[in-house]
Amino acid sequence: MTVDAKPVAELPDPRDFGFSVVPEEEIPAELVSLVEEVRSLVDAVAHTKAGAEELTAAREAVAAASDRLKGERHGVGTMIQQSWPDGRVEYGTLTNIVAGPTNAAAPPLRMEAAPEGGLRGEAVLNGTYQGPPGLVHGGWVAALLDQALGSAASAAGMPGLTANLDVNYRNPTPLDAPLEITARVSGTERRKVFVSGEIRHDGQVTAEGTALMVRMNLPGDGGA
Ligand SMILES: CCCCCCCCCC(=O)SCCNC(=O)CCNC(=O)[C@H](O)C(C)(C)COP(=O)(O)OP(=O)(O)OC[C@H]1O[C@@H](n2cnc3c(N)ncnc32)[C@H](O)[C@@H]1OP(=O)(O)O
Repeated sequence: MTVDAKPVAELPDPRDFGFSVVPEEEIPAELVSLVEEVRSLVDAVAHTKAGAEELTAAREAVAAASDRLKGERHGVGTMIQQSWPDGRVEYGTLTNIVAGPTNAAAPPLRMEAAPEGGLRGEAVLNGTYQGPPGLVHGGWVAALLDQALGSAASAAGMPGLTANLDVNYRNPTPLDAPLEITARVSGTERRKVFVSGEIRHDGQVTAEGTALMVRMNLPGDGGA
């Protein structure tokens, strides 16, 4: 395989492309705490057996909370800038459905440099990610892999979009259990970045994914 994709020396700053960027350290601790509480709320609502009176009271409380938050908003497309201990700077969308730190619907998944190369992350998906009884929905298994594979390309200096994603479901992926997600770049060809990754539970592979990421066209790279 030709290895001629050009990693960018420095990831492009989304501000240069007109995006708003929020450095992660500027997200208020109170918002992080609120997001955690809402995750817990979504799970509680999904599984409750409460009666009509409790449900009505809860709905009113949630509606009141929602009203309190209807002020100024971050626009769609707002990016988050995350800095890693190894000095790597990463950009993602603030409300990314898999990894967005302010998205209560995200597990969330965070990927860090793995000692063996590539990236590694952990996530626990609760019962609101259920497909078959007790198991993570296959679409969410694919979403975890897509995010991890995209992050691996980005961390290698080649941020891009998924052109193709293949998932093999080897074993059931359990809910409410620690999952390990690993991903790495396996090859490059022009702007094509080939990535592979796995989800494991208790050391056993539950799903494997491979993807083709097409590196974004950057100013000055001639589109190669
Ligand atoms: C820190 C940040 C972490 C971010 C993680 C994010 C993870 C989430 C990732 C996603 O979910 S991305 C969202 C889902 N993907 C999309 O919405 C992409 C939709 N598709 C597109 O926008 C375009 O088709 C795409 C950008 C993928 C490619 O368009 P381009 O015009 O830039 O590329 P072009 O068509 O010139 O193709 C470049 C090369 O890729 C090849 N290619 C493109 N699409 C392909 C495909 N589908 N299958 C196979 N090969 C493909 C194409 O043949 C060519 O190969 P060669 O170099 O050999 O000529």
